[in-house]
Amino acid sequence: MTHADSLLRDLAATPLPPLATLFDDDPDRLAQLTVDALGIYFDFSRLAVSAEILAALQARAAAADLAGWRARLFDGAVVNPSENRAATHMAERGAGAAAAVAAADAGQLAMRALVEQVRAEDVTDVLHIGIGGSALGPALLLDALGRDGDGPRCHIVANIDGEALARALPLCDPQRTRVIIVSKTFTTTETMTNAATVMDWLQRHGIADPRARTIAVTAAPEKAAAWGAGAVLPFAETVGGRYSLWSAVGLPFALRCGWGDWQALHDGAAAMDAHFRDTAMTRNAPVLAGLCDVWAAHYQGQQVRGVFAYDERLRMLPAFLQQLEMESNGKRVTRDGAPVDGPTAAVTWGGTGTDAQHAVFQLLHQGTVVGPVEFLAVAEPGHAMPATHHQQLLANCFAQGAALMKGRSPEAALALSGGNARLAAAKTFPGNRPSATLLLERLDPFTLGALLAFYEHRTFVGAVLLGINPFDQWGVELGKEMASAALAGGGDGFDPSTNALMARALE
Ligand SMILES: O=P(O)(O)OC[C@H]1O[C@H](O)[C@H](O)[C@@H](O)[C@@H]1O
Repeated sequence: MTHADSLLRDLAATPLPPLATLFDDDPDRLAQLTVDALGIYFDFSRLAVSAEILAALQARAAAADLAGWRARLFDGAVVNPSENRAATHMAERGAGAAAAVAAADAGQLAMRALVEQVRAEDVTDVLHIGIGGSALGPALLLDALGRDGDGPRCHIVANIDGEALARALPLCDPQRTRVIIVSKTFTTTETMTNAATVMDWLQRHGIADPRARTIAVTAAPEKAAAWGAGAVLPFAETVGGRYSLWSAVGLPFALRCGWGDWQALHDGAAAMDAHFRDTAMTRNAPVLAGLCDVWAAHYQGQQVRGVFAYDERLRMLPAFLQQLEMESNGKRVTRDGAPVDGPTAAVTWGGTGTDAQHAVFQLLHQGTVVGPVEFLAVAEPGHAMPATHHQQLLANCFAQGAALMKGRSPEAALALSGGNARLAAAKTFPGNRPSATLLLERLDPFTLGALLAFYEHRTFVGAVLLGINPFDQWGVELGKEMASAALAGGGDGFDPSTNALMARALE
C-alpha cells in the first residue's frame, strides 16, 4: 500500500464537510474543479472531494505512474497484458505509433472510397448487423446526429432475438439495401446468425448472390473473405470493440452524414487526445474525472454512477457508457493477476432528462443508495421548437444538481408540513449528494468526438489508478461457452435449475 493509498483510506474514513461548506471555505473551488475545453464545460465542483482529497488522488496517480501508462498508451506499447496487445484506437484519429497510424489511415482511405461510392448509389437503407462494441458506438452516433443526414437510413440490428430483424426488415427495400456485417472477430454467433438470416431474406427477394453485396467490417479480414463478403474494411486487432467506433465500425454514421462529419468527429476526438496528453494533471478533464470516479467507487465504496443526458440526442449515452466503463473496469484482479484491493467500476446506469425526473429521481434525492450523478446538457438546442422547451430543459438539469446538493432540512420540512412530524420526515431531503455537470456548447460531430474520447480516457485513468487492465473482457466468455453447451443439449454440466429451464423451453 502506498502512502497516498493509505492517506486516501484515512480520508475516506473521516466525514467530509458538507459540499456547501467546501464551497464556502475555498473560494477557488469552482475554478479548481471546472475545466473549459473543446466546447465542453466540465464541472466537477459538486462531487464529494476536497482540495486535500484531490491532492492525495493526484499523488496516488503519480504512484501508479499515470504519466508513464499514458505514454505507453500513446506509444503503442502493450497496455493489455492478458492479450499481449497495445490499444491503438487513437491511431484511427491520428495519434500513436507511426505504424499503427499508417495502418489506420489506409483503413480510413478505403472506407472513404466506399462511403462515397455507396452515397452515390441508389441505396435507401443500410442494415448494420453487429453487437456490443460493434453496435453501441454507431447506434449512439446515428441517434445523436443522424436525423438530418442526407445519406441512406441506417438500421442497427444487434440482438439474436428474431424480433430485432422482424422489426428492421420491413423497413428496408431488399433491392436498395446495403448490408454491413460488423464483427471484430467475425465469429460472434448473434452477428453471424443475423447475417445468415438477412442473406436468406435477400435471396428470397431475388438477389442471387447476396453475400457479394455485403460490406464486412472486421479485424479478421481473412474470415470475412472466406465467408464471401463483397467488400472488407479491416481494422486492427489492437482496437478493442468498445473503442472501435472511430474505425470503419462507424461506417453507417459516415454513410448517413457524409465524410465531412466523420472527419469532424475524429478531429474532436484528436483534440481531446491532445488535451489528455498535454494538459497538466490538475487541469486535465479526463484525469480529474477519473480521479473522482476512483474516489467515489474505490474509496467511498459508492457502487453506482448515474448518467442523465438532458438532451434526446444523447439518450443512448448511458447504454454506450455501460459497456465502456463496466466492460473495461469491471474487473476483480489487477493486471498482474492479484485480487484487487477494493471496488473497481461502479454500476453505470442512467437515462434522459427530464423523463427520468418523473421516474427514478426519487431514489437519487431520498433513497439510501448514494453515488455520483452526472448531468449532461447542451447549451444550443438541436431543434427549432419554441425556445421554452430548451429553457425548461436546461433549468431542470441545473436545478436537479442544485437540489441534490442543497436538500431540505427537517426544520424547513416541518414548516412546510404544518407541524406534522411524520409528513415532515417524508419531506426531508438529506442533500449533500454529489453530482457533476458537463455542459456542451453545441452537439456537433466535433464536440461529440471530444466527449466520447473524454470518456475513453477517463476510463483509462481509473484503470491505471486501480492497476487493472481496461482492454480485455474475459468475463463475457464463460456464459458464451455455456450457451453453446446448452444449445448442444446440455449434457450433465448444468445445475438442476438450468436443467429444468432447458427441459421446459429449449428443444
Ligand atoms: O465485434 P465482435 O467480435 O462481434 O464482438 C462483439 C462484442 O462481443 C463480445 O462478447 C464482447 O463482450 C464485446 O466487447 C464485443 O464488442
